[in-house]
Amino acid sequence: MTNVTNFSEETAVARAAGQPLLSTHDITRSFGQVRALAGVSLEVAAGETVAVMGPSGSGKSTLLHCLSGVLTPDAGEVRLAGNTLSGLSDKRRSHTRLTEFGFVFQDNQLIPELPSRENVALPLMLTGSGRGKALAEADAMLARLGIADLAGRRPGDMSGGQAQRVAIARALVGRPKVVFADEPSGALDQATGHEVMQLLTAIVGLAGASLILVTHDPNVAAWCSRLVEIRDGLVHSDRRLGASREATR
Ligand SMILES: Nc1ncnc2c1ncn2[C@@H]1O[C@H](COP(=O)(O)OP(=O)(O)OP(=O)(O)O)[C@@H](O)[C@H]1O
Repeated sequence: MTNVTNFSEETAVARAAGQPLLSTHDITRSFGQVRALAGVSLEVAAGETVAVMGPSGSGKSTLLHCLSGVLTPDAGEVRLAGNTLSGLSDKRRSHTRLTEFGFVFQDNQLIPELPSRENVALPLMLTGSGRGKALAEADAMLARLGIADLAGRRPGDMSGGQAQRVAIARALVGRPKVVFADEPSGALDQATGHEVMQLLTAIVGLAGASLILVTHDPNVAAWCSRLVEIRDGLVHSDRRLGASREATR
């Protein structure tokens, strides 16, 4: 079975040095006249779970995209384990995204034509793993999440909750340092959403990864140990969540 408890060497070094794993320093980002981020500085430690909340249009997605290297800031810097992320070429940033990060979206974004095990294996194949090895690791991850029975099912033949569990397997299969989640339970009913959040936070915790999660729902944010509130492109508040459910998982 895949050992998801192993940290990469860099993460372990960052953790030992008390360095943030992922950080932004005074990042700004505009779209035309719209200033989506107006100077955000944030530090996320290895293994930390951070919920990002804020009104619609406040800059949450733009922040998530800058942190994950999907977008580059206009000014300021994003660093991963002490190294610049925002300063990398597009090619190297894409490679870093594939090898160091996992993504969970509201609408799972699985490839409809592929069965679950191939969807889960895809990130590994994209970074050079052979098909057989990638499929074996996908099977192990599906088993780890208790959904081995879904291995042969295509997204259209599963419930929304099942497909989201497969999407979580895909996000974790490459042993990412950071998992980014954008409203991961937003398309699910409350009970299924609860189960999906339980699974996501448990597997992220076992993997020793950090979680950065954008949500409008305080009940979803409560699964994290820290809440960052964004308003008008700035950090409005940043606090520990005392009643984190991490303690009960
Ligand atoms: N690609 C884009 N082109 C033009 N404007 C954009 C683009 N992306 C974001 N914006 C603008 O930047 C601002 C911040 O958007 P962002 O999507 O980051 O907010 P958000 O807090 O995630 O919103 P929501 O909760 O509605 O998803 C908004 O005014 C938005 O219209």
